[in-house]
Amino acid sequence: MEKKQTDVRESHVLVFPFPIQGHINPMLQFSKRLASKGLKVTLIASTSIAKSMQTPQESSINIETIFDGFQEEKAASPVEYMERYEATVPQSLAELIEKHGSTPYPVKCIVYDSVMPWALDVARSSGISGASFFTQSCAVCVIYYHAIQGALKVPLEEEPVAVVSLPSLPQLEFNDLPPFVNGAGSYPAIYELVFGQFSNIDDADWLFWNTFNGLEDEVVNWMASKWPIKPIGPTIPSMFLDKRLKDDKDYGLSLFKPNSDACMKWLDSKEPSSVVYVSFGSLAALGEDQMAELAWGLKRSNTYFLWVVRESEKEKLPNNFVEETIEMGLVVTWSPQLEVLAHKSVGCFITHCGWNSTLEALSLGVPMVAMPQWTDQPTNAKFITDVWQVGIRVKVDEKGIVTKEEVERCIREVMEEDAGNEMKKNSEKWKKLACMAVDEGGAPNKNMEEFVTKLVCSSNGFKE
Ligand SMILES: O=c1ccn([C@@H]2O[C@H](COP(=O)(O)OP(=O)(O)O[C@H]3O[C@H](CO)[C@@H](O)[C@H](O)[C@H]3O)[C@@H](O)[C@H]2O)c(=O)[nH]1
Repeated sequence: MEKKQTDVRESHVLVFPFPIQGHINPMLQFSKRLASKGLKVTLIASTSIAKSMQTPQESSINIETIFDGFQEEKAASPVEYMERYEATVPQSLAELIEKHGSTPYPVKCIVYDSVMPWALDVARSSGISGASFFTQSCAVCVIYYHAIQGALKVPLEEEPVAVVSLPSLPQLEFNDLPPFVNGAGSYPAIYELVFGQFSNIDDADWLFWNTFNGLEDEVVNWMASKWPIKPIGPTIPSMFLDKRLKDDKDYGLSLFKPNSDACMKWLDSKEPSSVVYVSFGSLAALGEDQMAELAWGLKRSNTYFLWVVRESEKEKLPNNFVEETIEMGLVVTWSPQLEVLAHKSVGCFITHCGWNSTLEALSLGVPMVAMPQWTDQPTNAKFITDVWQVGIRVKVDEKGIVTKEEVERCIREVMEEDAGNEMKKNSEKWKKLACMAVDEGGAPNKNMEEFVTKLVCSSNGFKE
């Protein structure tokens, strides 16, 4: 027994998320769960985010920063960022692995973000194993896979309304599909990331997925018939679910500074289920027109609202909106989202349907108004409304805008009508399933224990 403990601690794993909040959060949570099993875990950050990074004072994991081609300066475009990032990081990563080779904790495995499949090549050249970590739903990834394989014929025509039937998925209309299946549009760099995820999926030693049993079983089973995928979600801090890790109360590495006290004090002053929480995650940028419609829709709903408008988006708020709604709303630049969703005053979440926000709302039992923007979000919205039945989706007008009347209608439906109560009831079911999933007997725990055992027993972390 004594020997095994020592061995576990000697097994060192690097966890390497792509440097954006929606990828850092799930991989950081995964790191904490691995560390709780005794492994030494180092989370890798990179220089372009180092300045804005708020890190916890104490943590069960180490954080190390590697050079990604940027220090102070910003890239002119996402394409330029990715080019420099991908030209620089492989070497920085190899050097980090080599550095640890001469310590008592040589690295045995790197768990890399699935959008950086080239990290597996670095792992191989360094003689260690590689695990790919998927931060989006299985359903979305299956759709991308079918598009790559040609089973989903693209580009799709919007008119007449196409209904797509793919194995293990519900019927999907044009607007339910991730827009990237129709091409890169104005986001060639992100398109490459999304489709690149499958380039060497057959070669990875492990495939971890942020999903959980019961949520999208058919599609998970379909995936599992092709690859040995390991669901490990939902990656929500333990104190919001199973409460087995006592100090795990928040994600712990934020690229934004939350207005925590202001949010929580304000929520404390409100009645149960009386507040609409509005957030579009860390990347989405609404157009100015859309921002105005959303703002006036919130006002028309006559409901309390807590709205996250990131610093970079604030100038799009209509003039005088904050002053005019001071009695009913609080606008902040970043919130402690988990605490907000867990607060009894919150009765509805207007969300862009990022996968983390979706899993958080499901895990905390909050009904949603789905207002998807891009990438995986339309498909998540389809599942939120039709499969899990925990929300409604806004309708866009002929100009692609969600009007203030529509915003008001959706809020009222969730907050005031029977349909909203039904969604609330359904939400409770998913909340229970999420708790069960992360419990000691759940699949994520077993999958992580299997990973730890194999890692400890092998000299270099390869499956044997
Ligand atoms: O005020 C806020 C707003 C957000 N969050 C957190 O930030 C994360 C945001 O993640 P997510 O909801 O997934 O949104 P994005 O930041 O937009 O994430 C990107 O990455 C996700 C995972 O790949 C994708 O599903 C999204 O579509 C993509 O935009 C969540 O954990 C939130 O709890 C806060 O803590 N405070």
